[in-house]
Amino acid sequence: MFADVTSKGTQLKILLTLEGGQKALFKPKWYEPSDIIEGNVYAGKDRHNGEIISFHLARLLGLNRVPIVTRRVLNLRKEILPVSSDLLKDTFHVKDGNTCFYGVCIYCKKEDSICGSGDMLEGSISLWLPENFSIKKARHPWQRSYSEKPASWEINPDYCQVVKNSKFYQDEVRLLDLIETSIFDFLIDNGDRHHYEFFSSKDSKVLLIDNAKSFGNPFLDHIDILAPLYQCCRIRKEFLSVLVSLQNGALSSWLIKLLRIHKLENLLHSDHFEALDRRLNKVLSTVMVCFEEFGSTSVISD
Ligand SMILES: Nc1ncnc2c1ncn2[C@@H]1O[C@H](COP(=O)(O)OP(=O)(O)OP(=O)(O)O)[C@@H](O)[C@H]1O
Ligand SMILES: [Mn+2]
Repeated sequence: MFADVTSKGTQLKILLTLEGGQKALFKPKWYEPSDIIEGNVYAGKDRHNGEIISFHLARLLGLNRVPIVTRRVLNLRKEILPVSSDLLKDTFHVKDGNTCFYGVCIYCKKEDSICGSGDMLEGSISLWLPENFSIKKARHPWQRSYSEKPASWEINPDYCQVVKNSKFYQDEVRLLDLIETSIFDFLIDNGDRHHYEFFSSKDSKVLLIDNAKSFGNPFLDHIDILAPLYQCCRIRKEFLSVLVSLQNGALSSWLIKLLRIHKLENLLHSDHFEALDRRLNKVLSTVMVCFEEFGSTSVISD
């Protein structure tokens, strides 16, 4: 095994190369499931539990486009340090008897070290997609401005038309993918999908990579994450029927069943399970508003 930093992304992560050459991405646990993240929609550090739960939620919704993720507890001193690159190794230190490191990344600094409990550190681990799959990255058209200045989609109610007019979105398939993505992101409360990935092949779906800025505050719903849905008023028929079948509490109860199989149900606080059901209702209400305005046949994509 080999452990290294990665220049991809801005958050602290470890890129592992396992025996046999398979890569995997480790994101450390910064929070307890009961922690509530205050601030703007992209505030705080990564939520390793959000990364894991999102994988299973996506499966439940039939959006099988998240690289496989699970929970792992690593022994930093015995498993990681001996196989670390110099860059990563140089950031290791001991604080109050716990093994800590801060890695190399935009937001990586010693004051922001992550520490194990002793040597043991929990995190999420994602299976790295095969290197021979060429992955492309695109700017999300509903990207946030990350500043005081509002983004175009925030001030232009006809923004969907602007997107549709651009060459890249002439074919509605990609746009329908982004609308599904926005519903997924609204459910998990991820307001940080600034870019998205897809395979270079022409018919590739939008991939759902990086779901860690999720499940921040279970008592808040950021309705603007749904802008692609309410500005375009289009949704795939099959996806809508999945959503309808999961209303009235079915979403959380099936998700809990699914998580139990993997002994992961304690990774998410009950307030977040309730938030999922509440947000699903809001998604369906939004679709209803679209129906009233445009008629169901114009809204539903067959
Ligand atoms: N499982 C994976 N397989 C292949 N590539 C991946 C995988 N996970 C992440 N990547 C690549 O690494 C990049 C960084 O990962 P990720 O977005 O999770 O990190 P991040 O630090 O949270 O990034 P950001 O700061 O941009 O949100 C992704 O944009 C993607 O290109
Ligand atoms: Mn991220």
